[in-house]
Amino acid sequence: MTSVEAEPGAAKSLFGDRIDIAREFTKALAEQGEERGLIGPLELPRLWTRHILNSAIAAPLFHGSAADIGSGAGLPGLVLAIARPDVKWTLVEPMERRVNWLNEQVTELGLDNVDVLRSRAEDVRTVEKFDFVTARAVSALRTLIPFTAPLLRDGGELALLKGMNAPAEIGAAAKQIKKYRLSDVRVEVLGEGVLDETTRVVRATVRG
Ligand SMILES: C[S@@+](CC[C@H](N)C(=O)[O-])C[C@H]1O[C@@H](n2cnc3c(N)ncnc32)[C@H](O)[C@@H]1O
Repeated sequence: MTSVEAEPGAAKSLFGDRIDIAREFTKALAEQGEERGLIGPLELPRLWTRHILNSAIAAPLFHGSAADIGSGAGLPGLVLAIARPDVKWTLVEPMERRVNWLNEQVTELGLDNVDVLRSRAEDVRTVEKFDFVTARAVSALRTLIPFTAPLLRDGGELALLKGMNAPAEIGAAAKQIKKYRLSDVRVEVLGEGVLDETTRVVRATVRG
């Protein structure tokens, strides 16, 4: 069973006075996630440390409006929306049962800074483009860029949560980086000295 008491210092600094909301979300996901096909059984013991805290560590990167593409169980988007109530979040997810889960959680947790959009990223048509787009465990960078970069305003930023092979993914995406006018492409390691496991974020800015 997952422990929402692990790494208490880091958790408190990431969520502040919203830590109880983060714990409530984690408990709901731990209780229902496997049955509803949201999270694999092997992930349950490390739900808090590997999934919740490793999503929340990116919270300081965002401001204004942000979209999470392929939000699934709410990682990282719902966790970031808990940690950053001052940011307007749009969670984009095509699968109905995952969208139902996300909508339920938004209501249960009383989050008023989240819209859930049932859509594939490439079909999203919003009036206003986003300041930030994030995604986690959706696809390799070279396939992710073509459906995330067009959702950004000029000067907007990608902040994509990636694994250890982030530098190699950047190398393999050279064509897409050029085509979608991404600049300042870099990998940032978050959580060093704070979390047991660090998080890698590929960041880039879109120039019109
Ligand atoms: C492996 S899951 C990852 C979910 C979550 N981001 C996480 O880290 O646990 C990939 C998610 O991306 C969604 N997805 C796949 N293709 C997509 C697309 N074209 N646009 C938006 N979401 C997509 C899937 O429905 C699924 O929920």
